[in-house]
Amino acid sequence: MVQKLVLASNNAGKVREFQELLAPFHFQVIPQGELGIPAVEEPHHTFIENALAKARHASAMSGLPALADDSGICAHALDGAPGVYSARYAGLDGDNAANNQKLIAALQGKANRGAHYVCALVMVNSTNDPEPLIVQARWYGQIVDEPQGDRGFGYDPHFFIPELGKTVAQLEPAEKNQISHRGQALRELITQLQVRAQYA
Ligand SMILES: O=P(O)(O)OP(=O)(O)OP(=O)(O)OC[C@H]1O[C@@H](n2cnc3c(O)ncnc32)[C@H](O)[C@@H]1O
Ligand SMILES: [Mg+2]
Repeated sequence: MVQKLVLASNNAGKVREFQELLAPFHFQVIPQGELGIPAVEEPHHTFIENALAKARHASAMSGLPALADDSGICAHALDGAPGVYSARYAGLDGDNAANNQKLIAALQGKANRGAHYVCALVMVNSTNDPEPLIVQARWYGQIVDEPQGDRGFGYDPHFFIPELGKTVAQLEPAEKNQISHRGQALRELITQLQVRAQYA
């Protein structure tokens, strides 16, 4: 049976990646924008809490199960900034060019270029689901001054994976999904769903 699932995100890059990642599974993925569901406030200081707020909101508005992603990039020389504020680091929510520019400026003169992407995923069956599925995963790399590549989204042109010798924006979509913070988190979530289904 195909299960309807609202995707509680308005980020086109995320929506594309989830559609690719969820394609092998039995979900009819409905981005919340298609249902006219607006973005919700993200007032919390942890990725998990923001993801839970997004998932609950989308489920409340749609009456359907919902999946939410709260993610970001954490620079180690900046004590984890921009972190949970990655989307609005430069002020305006979703201004990728300004966010990237601010991150590169903040790292000038810093020797430690280590960073990680983090992705928190929350799936709820209903807005008051007492047992949401919750996972969090990380992807480690380096922040480079010069942008390279035109795939992916957000901070990808500046996020370099030493093992691959490429930025994430230079990876094929399938290659990114196989190793990314989002890909890792989603596979863990699917495993939890499969275990639950086994005992249903
Ligand atoms: O809240 P929604 O509607 O899902 O969309 P958003 O873009 O606001 O998403 P977040 O609040 O989770 O903020 C995530 C930020 O981190 C960036 N980010 C997250 N995952 C990324 C990835 O895989 N590649 C590049 N940037 C990423 C993204 O561009 C945003 O600036
Ligand atoms: Mg957001």
